[in-house]
Amino acid sequence: MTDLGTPGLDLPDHRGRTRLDQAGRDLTGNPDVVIRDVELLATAWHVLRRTTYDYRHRDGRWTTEQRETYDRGDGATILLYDVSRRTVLLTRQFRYPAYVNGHPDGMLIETAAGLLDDDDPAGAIRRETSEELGITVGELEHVFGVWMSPGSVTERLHFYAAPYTAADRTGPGGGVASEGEDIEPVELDFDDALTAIADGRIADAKTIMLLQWAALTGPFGPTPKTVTPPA
Ligand SMILES: Nc1nc2c(ncn2[C@@H]2O[C@H](COP(=O)(O)OP(=O)(O)O[C@H]3O[C@H](CO)[C@@H](O)[C@H](O)[C@@H]3O)[C@@H](O)[C@H]2O)c(=O)[nH]1
Ligand SMILES: [Mg+2]
Repeated sequence: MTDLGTPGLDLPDHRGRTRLDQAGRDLTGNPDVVIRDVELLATAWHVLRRTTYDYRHRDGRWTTEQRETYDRGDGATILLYDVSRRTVLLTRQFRYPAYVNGHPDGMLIETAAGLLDDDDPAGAIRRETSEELGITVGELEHVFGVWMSPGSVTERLHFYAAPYTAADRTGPGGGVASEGEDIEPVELDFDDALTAIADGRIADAKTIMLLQWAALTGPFGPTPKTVTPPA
């Protein structure tokens, strides 16, 4: 805060954002929730807020609650699969939050994923698939939209799946070097990927969800949907 104002509120923060304390103040969808106040606790790479609201319990009693929310926007992720070769194309990259919380080296195997930024979910996942895996995807299948950590993180993650072949490779992948990304494309046999869930080599929620979807009702399931490659 300065004499001239507060970055993220009435002054642009270092990412040009203002009015970050307005999110949620206009919520009216739930008659048992009345938003009272929104405080901006941190505006760094992403945004941390504390919201005070009145909440009517199931027995009719009203209490005042506070919840902190971490807002990094929404994201999208994709499982790329090749039914004929029975493979999936994943990423491997360093994830500091996992490293600091018990993962032995922080190198996580994941489906390609990224934040939407200013794109719609389908546009964002096409961009991320190209940046991270060097693959230009054709037809996309929307699988589900999920809140991954709804007690504290606002993010909704949009899940997609699409077939890939060697002919879809249009770039090197690897991520955006100027953003510090260093992403290794990893092709796994599908059955090995399922084994990797069981033995802990794959320990990322979105990746496990998409692999299990693929085994249950997706392309490797008992009645796989036929996906026609684009002409
Ligand atoms: N300097 C800096 N850079 C950051 C920070 N946080 C993220 N970045 C940069 O922003 C990039 C974001 O890359 P994306 O590909 O857009 O997102 P992601 O990290 O892969 O996130 C995806 O996966 C997450 C984990 O599963 C998901 O939570 C998220 O929804 C998204 O799908 C990172 O690679 C990194 O370069 C930060 O605190 N500081
Ligand atoms: Mg990413």
